[in-house]
Amino acid sequence: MKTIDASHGEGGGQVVRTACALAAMTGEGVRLVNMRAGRRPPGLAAQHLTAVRAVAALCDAEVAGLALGAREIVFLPGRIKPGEFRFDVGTAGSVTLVLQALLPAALCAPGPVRVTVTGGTDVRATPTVDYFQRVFLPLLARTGARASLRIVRRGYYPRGGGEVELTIEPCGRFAPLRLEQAGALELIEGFAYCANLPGHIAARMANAATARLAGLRVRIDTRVLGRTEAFGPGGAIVLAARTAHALLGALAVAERGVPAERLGELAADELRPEIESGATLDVHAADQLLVYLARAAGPSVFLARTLSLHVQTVCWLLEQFLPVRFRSSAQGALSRLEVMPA
Ligand SMILES: Nc1ncnc2c1ncn2[C@@H]1O[C@H](COP(=O)(O)OP(=O)(O)OP(=O)(O)O)[C@@H](O)[C@H]1O
Repeated sequence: MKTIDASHGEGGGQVVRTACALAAMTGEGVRLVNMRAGRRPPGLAAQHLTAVRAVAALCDAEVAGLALGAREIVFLPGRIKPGEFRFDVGTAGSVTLVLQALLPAALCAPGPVRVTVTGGTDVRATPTVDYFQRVFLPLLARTGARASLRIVRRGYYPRGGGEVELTIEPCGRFAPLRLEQAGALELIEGFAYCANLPGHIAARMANAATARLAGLRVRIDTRVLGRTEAFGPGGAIVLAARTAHALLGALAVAERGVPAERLGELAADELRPEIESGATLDVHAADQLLVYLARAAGPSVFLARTLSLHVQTVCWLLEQFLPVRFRSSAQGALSRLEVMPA
């Protein structure tokens, strides 16, 4: 069993989620110490606890020390099994981060997995469900992984209560991604949504994003998503830029006191430098895809505006579990990362 100092690098929840996913995938037990040591409050919050429980249920793991606020756990995985699972974060903690923990292992199950997660669907500083569905999953599909997300109900702070259902097909080995250049910009799509707020909020977000990106001289196709049942007021906008070879995402989540127009502009201002830099993965997709690329059938490569601390930390963690090497270099103003599984 290995011991991982979960305060290394970025030192947040992602180290915990990824370490449990890797333990499940490799069958090797892990002791995680100093979990979220630098966060206030430190230790596991509801979202992290649910994520660990979800991976544990999927692989029949024994987990010692698992509790709210825990700073140390021991995770002893069993076999990954297919089937239907249901988890409830219990707060507005992000459902997609629970899926982030579960999905790498679920794709290694010997049969289909269907998982229902209840919690927050559009949470700041996390992938919103629309980013997950329209940016992350399509990128993951390029590795041959097949998973589809159904948004049953949206849920917002403080109650959460949103529900999503992820269906995952078994996947042999992941295909590598060779994202050497973005190529010409072809289309920008936008998806705006709001719940239990005046309907014009979503339209204003979408219109402001469109106006902000007009100078790029490309077709911009933004739309307001149909309303589903939702707990609490909230909303978000996701933008997805398609180039010949890349798909780049950006988002903004509604916040009390921030005008709808400003949210559309914030998302546009996130997306624009991704497009103009020539990146082939946006800064967030980069850290989210690494675990799959590290297990791919050959070397992968991508260009990112910057290798975030999340990326650097996940690379370090992957090296603790897998026979994989990483090589980073500068390509103009971009960072190029090669992922080389043994
Ligand atoms: N704007 C965004 N768009 C897409 N993904 C995002 C965005 N912001 C953050 N993420 C993703 O959300 C994840 C956040 O992980 P992180 O460990 O920081 O969160 P956490 O579990 O809430 O932990 P902590 O509270 O300890 O920081 C990362 O995978 C990151 O790429």
